[in-house]
Amino acid sequence: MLEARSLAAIRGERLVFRDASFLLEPGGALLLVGPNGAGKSSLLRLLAGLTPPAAGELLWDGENALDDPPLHATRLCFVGHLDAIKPGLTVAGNLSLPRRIPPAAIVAALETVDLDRFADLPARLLSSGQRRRLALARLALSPAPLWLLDEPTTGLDTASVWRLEQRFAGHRAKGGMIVAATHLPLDLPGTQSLDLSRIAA
Ligand SMILES: Nc1ncnc2c1ncn2[C@@H]1O[C@H](COP(=O)(O)OP(=O)(O)OP(=O)(O)O)[C@@H](O)[C@H]1O
Repeated sequence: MLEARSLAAIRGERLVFRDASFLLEPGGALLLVGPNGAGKSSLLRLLAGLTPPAAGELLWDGENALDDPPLHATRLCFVGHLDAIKPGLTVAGNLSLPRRIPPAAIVAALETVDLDRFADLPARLLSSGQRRRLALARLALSPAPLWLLDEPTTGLDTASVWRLEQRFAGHRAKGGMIVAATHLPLDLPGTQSLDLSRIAA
């Protein structure tokens, strides 16, 4: 269970939001919404333990989640809005980072985003939507219960959005949790949403 209690974020010198609170149970999903600059990416970074909160607490099963950053990192898979693709590596090679993964697992991960036929192509040749799909293929290789996703559907075609929604449903059915920042509608039944513009500082 992930619980945020009155989190606040400072970026640069500026307080971006304060009093961000939510409770996410296993199988739950939370959409972060709000206009550009409201702080959706900042909150995701904070939930990932990449930047410390200016105030408030983040709890995992009732314990301070950020006390042990390496442990917290094992709980989550973060797909940021910059896809972090290495253009000089092949599509398959990108999934072998930062650790070696068995080839069969890589093919299976690429199948989840319909990129398996491009496995040996240099990643620099992918379209922007295909690059996004490659970044999202990492979800299939991670056992982490918490998925943190920044604009996961940007640039995706309709079929890819549908496939991703199916994967979200499968992850939640196994007790996984999802926090996604988005400007686009996502079909996630029973989802909470947090409007960052309401808690902008
Ligand atoms: N590294 C940084 N240094 C200083 N300010 C930053 C930094 N990163 C973000 N900000 C500022 O923090 C605020 C929140 O940015 P953030 O990226 O979290 O918003 P967002 O809601 O995700 O926006 P968008 O919808 O455009 O992706 C913005 O005003 C932005 O200028």
